[in-house]
Amino acid sequence: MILFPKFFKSLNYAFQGLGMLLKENNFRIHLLIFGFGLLFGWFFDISVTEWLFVILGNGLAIASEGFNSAIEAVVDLASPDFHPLAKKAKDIAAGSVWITAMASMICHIIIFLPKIINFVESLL
Ligand SMILES: Nc1ncnc2c1ncn2[C@@H]1O[C@H](COP(=O)(O)OP(=O)(O)OP(=O)(O)O)[C@@H](O)[C@H]1O
Repeated sequence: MILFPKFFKSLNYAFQGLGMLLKENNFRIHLLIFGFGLLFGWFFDISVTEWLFVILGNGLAIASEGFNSAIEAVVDLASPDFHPLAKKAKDIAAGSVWITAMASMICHIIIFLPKIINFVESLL
């Protein structure tokens, strides 16, 4: 049986989580980068495939930042004092965010760099 009230309750909690993430500095930076991706995509009139990479690349980086924040909260709860495993969990989570951010950045470079070069050359 599908319970729609339960689904909407979960959705409400998810939006509460998004509200918490919006207060975080790193999350805001990812959103800003996404904003630039959308702006550049519109300006250079990129193809559907290129839009998919811009949206998926940023979505992956933004979502991994969220997972990172969730892991940090759980680690702080479980281990408020210094512990090598707490350090390991936080550092690996942060490192994983960097992997997604770098992958997204490479996608953006592949898509936008040739277009930026063409645009600059057209101005000269
Ligand atoms: N309980 C702990 N035990 C061991 N090392 C920790 C612990 N808490 C934090 N650290 C170390 O300090 C680093 C920074 O932790 P912190 O919780 O300040 O996260 P942050 O990356 O600054 O994120 P934010 O500013 O969003 O909280 C971690 O990556 C980890 O190396």
